[in-house]
Amino acid sequence: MLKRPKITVVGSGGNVGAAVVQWCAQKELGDLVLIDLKPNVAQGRALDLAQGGAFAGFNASFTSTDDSSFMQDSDVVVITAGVPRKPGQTREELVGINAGIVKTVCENVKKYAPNCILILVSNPLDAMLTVAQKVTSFPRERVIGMSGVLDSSRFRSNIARALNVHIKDVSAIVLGAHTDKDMVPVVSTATVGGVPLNKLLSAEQIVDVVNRTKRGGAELTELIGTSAWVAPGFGVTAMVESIVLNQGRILPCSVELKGEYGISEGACLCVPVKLTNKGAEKVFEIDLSTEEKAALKAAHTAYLEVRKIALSSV
Ligand SMILES: NC(=O)c1ccc[n+]([C@@H]2O[C@H](COP(=O)([O-])OP(=O)(O)OC[C@H]3O[C@@H](n4cnc5c(N)ncnc54)[C@H](O)[C@@H]3O)[C@@H](O)[C@H]2O)c1
Repeated sequence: MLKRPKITVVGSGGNVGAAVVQWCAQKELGDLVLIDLKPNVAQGRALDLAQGGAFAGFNASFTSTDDSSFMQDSDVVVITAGVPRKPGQTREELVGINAGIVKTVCENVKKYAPNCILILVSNPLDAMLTVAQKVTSFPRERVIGMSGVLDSSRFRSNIARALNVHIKDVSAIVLGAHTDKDMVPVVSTATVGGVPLNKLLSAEQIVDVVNRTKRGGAELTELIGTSAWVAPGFGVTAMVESIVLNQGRILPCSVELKGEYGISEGACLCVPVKLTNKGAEKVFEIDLSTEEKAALKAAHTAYLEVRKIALSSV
């Protein structure tokens, strides 16, 4: 008999986890397991969502618990467990506390779902990926970070707003580190309806769009008082969908680099990858401008600093 994909979200009592569960349920991507230290909250999120199914038109199956063994044999595990940043905080400042949380969760992933594809969301994202790899020993294809999907979505949205055009026609990606300072919005390949971005916006306008993108998460945190969850939830769901439906979408995701872009040392940064039911099946190297190459190098240096702290805390 054909089996529905089993998708576990650890941290699903929280904002991002609940958003992931919501969009995955709406798309009927599989059977959903909600795990959180606060099982009542996860249960409440599941109940609330199940009660919306009648009008939203989905009939998803939920299990909510604080018992990690319920992730047994999951096809995909999403980790959103961890503290979010507060206004004025950087993602990097969360490293000490979230490294410990990610380590604990990954020990359970290794024990109960050793063949799953793991999607990391907790921040600081790229360093958390390294912690997850170290704990699980999964190959790079199966440890993937959600960063570039969200940052690229923000980049596309800012371009669409600056030009007053439909976001669907905007093609633009963000690579590098998932930090305000070291993400790399790639201007050289950005187009709108096939027209290069630099034919549509002035140099000053492009700088403005790039800076707004880099500060996208911080801007939202200042406005809401905690980090965003709607767009992150959409981003994770796009990745889960591409994996469980074997869509083969090429999306910017954080993965371990093995010499691509001249970066080795097991560094995890965001690059374009093909997402299939094997996980990050292929990593693509694209041509970058001189400035973008330098920015990617700086992202690597910044990542190494945070990784050092992350690994020393686990
Ligand atoms: N990668 C990205 O683009 C991106 C975007 C947004 C948020 N984030 C990050 O995602 C994480 C979650 O953000 P949020 O807004 O949902 O936070 P939140 O506080 O709303 O939710 C976090 C949840 O994790 C749970 N939790 C903590 N430790 C756990 C453990 N050991 N096992 C199971 N559950 C545990 C908490 O009980 C809580 O319900 C944060 O680290 C945040 O910085 C990343």
